[in-house]
Amino acid sequence: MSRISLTQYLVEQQREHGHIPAQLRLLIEVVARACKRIAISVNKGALGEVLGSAGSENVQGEVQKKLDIISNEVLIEANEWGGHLAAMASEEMDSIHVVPNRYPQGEYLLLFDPLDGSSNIDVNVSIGTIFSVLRKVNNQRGISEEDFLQPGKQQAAAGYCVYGPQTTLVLTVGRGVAMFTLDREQGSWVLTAEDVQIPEDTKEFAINMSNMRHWDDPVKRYIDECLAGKEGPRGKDFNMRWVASMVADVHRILTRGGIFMYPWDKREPDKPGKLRLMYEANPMAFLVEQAGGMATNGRQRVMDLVPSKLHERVSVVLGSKNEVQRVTGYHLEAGQ
Ligand SMILES: O=P(O)(O)OC[C@H]1O[C@](O)(COP(=O)(O)O)[C@@H](O)[C@@H]1O
Ligand SMILES: [Mg+2]
Ligand SMILES: [Mg+2]
Repeated sequence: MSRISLTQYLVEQQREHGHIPAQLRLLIEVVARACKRIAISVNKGALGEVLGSAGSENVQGEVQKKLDIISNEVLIEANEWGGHLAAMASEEMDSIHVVPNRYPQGEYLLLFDPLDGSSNIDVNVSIGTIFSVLRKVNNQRGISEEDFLQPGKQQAAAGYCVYGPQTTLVLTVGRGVAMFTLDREQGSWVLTAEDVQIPEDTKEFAINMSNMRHWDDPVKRYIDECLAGKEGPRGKDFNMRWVASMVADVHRILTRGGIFMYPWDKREPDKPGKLRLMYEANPMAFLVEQAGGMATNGRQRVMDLVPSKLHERVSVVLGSKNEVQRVTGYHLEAGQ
């Protein structure tokens, strides 16, 4: 079997199909290289200085793990001098990082959750890196945070790398979804799945059930109906999975279908949700839609939302189309 590398795949997307410009191809290659370096740190575990807390907090008041900071640095350092970017934004940084003048400037903006699933680092469960690429729209002035506040439908590319039993990079440039598995001996990303499709129906849901008492009625109704199984209105038994790393939960859904929800809840009513629109929801929504699935905040398509701030939070319902439609319908019926 002939093996297609990430580079070959991207060159084909650029030269033969004209789907992406050279600058975007090179940018994605730099991100993929950074993910390889992060994978090496992840794999060191207790043998390296990578486990445990860093003793600091990010802008969202979350305690940072050492690996959150290491991954953030790896991504900044790798991308800074690549010449494809104007600026970067990260879950772990208060404000945007403009590419310094001493480096060549590019026309793209890169956003990332450098390490997703931080609570799973020390317990050796799958974690990942999520990224999103936007174009710099305004070229008349210097770069500012405002340039990043674009709806997800304007993403030029998005993807994630999951550091699990296998290290897998999942990518979309707006022409379907492709998966690449890291061949550690060769040090290369090998194309292992193309035209990924999420089944429209599913019998598997992912939600943090411990928050049940705080949910809104439409979410409660949907989960209650799933739990009622064969004897209930759905007439079938459902299974539940919750890894607590969005990358791993979404990876399962891209692989075998399912629905993932992190809804608004009553604990902090002013907070739209736990997950971040720009670093988590948008890139995952782009991938899921490209694989034939659907992603909403319970009412609207995630990728239509216009962010008003960089670290904006959002409620997320994504995965198999018919289930996401059902949950969204329940919200709309309830007038919420
Ligand atoms: O702790 P909970 O409620 O299970 O939340 C898990 C969710 O939080 C996240 O870990 C947030 O990501 P970070 O680790 O990047 O903060 C998601 O990946 C995951 O879906
Ligand atoms: Mg995250
Ligand atoms: Mg994170």
